[in-house]
Amino acid sequence: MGAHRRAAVVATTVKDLPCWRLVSEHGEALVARQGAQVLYYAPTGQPPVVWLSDQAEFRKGSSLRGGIPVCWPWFGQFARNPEAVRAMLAPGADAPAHGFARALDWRDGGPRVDGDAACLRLHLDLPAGHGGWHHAAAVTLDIRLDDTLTLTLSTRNLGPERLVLSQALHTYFAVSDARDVAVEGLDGAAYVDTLMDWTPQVQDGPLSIRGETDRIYTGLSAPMQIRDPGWRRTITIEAAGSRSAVVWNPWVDKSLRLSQFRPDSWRDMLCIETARVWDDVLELAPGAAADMSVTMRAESWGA
Ligand SMILES: O=P(O)(O)OC[C@H]1O[C@@H](O)[C@H](O)[C@@H](O)[C@@H]1O
Repeated sequence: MGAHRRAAVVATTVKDLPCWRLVSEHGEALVARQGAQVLYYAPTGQPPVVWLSDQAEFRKGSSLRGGIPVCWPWFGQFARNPEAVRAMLAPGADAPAHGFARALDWRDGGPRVDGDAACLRLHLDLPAGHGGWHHAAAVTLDIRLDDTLTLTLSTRNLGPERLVLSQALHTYFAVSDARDVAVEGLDGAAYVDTLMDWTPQVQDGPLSIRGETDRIYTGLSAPMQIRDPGWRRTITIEAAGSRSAVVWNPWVDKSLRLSQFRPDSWRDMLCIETARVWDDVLELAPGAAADMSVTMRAESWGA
């Protein structure tokens, strides 16, 4: 039984990708060096909290479908970013969706056990930027597994000019059925509906998934919750250093166009992405650094 399992971080390889398995008495997580992507997280005795597609391809150079891709230094379609973010990239340069960090190998900054927590730090060193993004920056992702899973993404501007970027910890949450869950903590929040021509809207009550959903919520300050009656549990999502979040479910038609995704996998997942996007992009003066973090905690409702 995992009840008194000592915390540990174990290096492993899954198909083409070097990974680490984080274990503790509270749960288990799998993290890939590529993209510093958390691939999976399950608390002891519970269904997964972080979902990974069973079609995920452990291939070098492309992000896996599921887990927690790190979107950096821009989120989503580059052309949809504010002008100040777009100005960071040379005209005509390759601009992959969700930025380049999710497909690069990060440097191992040391696995560590801290009491009952299993911890891993990964670095992305960009002394001269990457591709057409000519900016020096140091990026760190700290992953801590104890009775919660916490990710902290830190960016330091090492260059002589102001840095402006958008970013997200793009968490695919596992749910019993996306149609049955309620997302709480958004009531009254402003959002942009990217499927309704990016028009501004205001959330009324909890969010239920009733079709393809792709929204950017802004001005957030309270934790969000996924209430899941099928698995009789609540996942609490607490963000810091972020006031925006993206909620995404591809539903039926878009699922058919997604890579590494079964046609009906939209029922099994719901992305709630801790972000700095839209009117919440990150601006860093030369030498400055900023953290954005997310903590996820799953609580069963009991018998
Ligand atoms: O397929 P990708 O590049 O991983 O993106 C998945 C989704 O990521 C979400 O964050 C976006 O809001 C969606 O529009 C997008 O489809």
